[in-house]
Amino acid sequence: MDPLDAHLSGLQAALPEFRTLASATLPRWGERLARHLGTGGRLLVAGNGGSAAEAQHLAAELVGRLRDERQPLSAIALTPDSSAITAISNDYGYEEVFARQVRAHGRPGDVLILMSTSGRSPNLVKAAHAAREAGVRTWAMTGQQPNPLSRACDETLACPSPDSQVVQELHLVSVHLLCEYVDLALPTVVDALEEALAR
Ligand SMILES: O=C(CO)[C@@H](O)[C@H](O)[C@H](O)[C@H](O)COP(=O)(O)O
Repeated sequence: MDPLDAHLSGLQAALPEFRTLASATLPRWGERLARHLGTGGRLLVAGNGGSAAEAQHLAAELVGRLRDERQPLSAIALTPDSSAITAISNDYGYEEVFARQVRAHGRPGDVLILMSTSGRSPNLVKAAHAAREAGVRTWAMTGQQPNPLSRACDETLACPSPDSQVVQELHLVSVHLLCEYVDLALPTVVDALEEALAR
């Protein structure tokens, strides 16, 4: 089959189930994230390769903005600091590269999003364990379940495709939707906070 037809067929095949899973997950995550980030909390996010780019994309949308003007929100991608990444990998091994940053930056109640097509990257599984020890909530975006990352995290959005490229594309859709749901819930959070402070 032509690559265009094959790729779009794979994407199309995954969409109905993705819609069901995403609608059960992303509005809830967006609302919780708005409550946490809107009251001074922090999001950490990580992934390898293409998912590292998506982790940075998510952080950029939150620190900057998705569409409409709003306050900057605290989101840190654990992937772009080459000095930290090379030092931690060199001194502790690549499997520790995100776990150590989670221990450094994560505070109880924070959220860590881990993005993986296979759900099998050991450095992400270790980051999930470090987060749990630090009281940080863990959400995974993966490909098909079952997978070890999903088992290590509090909640998972498992994108239903056997093709890792399709999974990455659905992760990017999820990143944008998550930001849309954050933006939707944020005004209510900010109003409630201002009301409480005025009392
Ligand atoms: O972007 C791609 C493939 O589309 C690759 O760079 C891919 O992200 C890398 O092989 C990653 O190491 C895969 O890790 P993961 O998604 O299985 O956790």
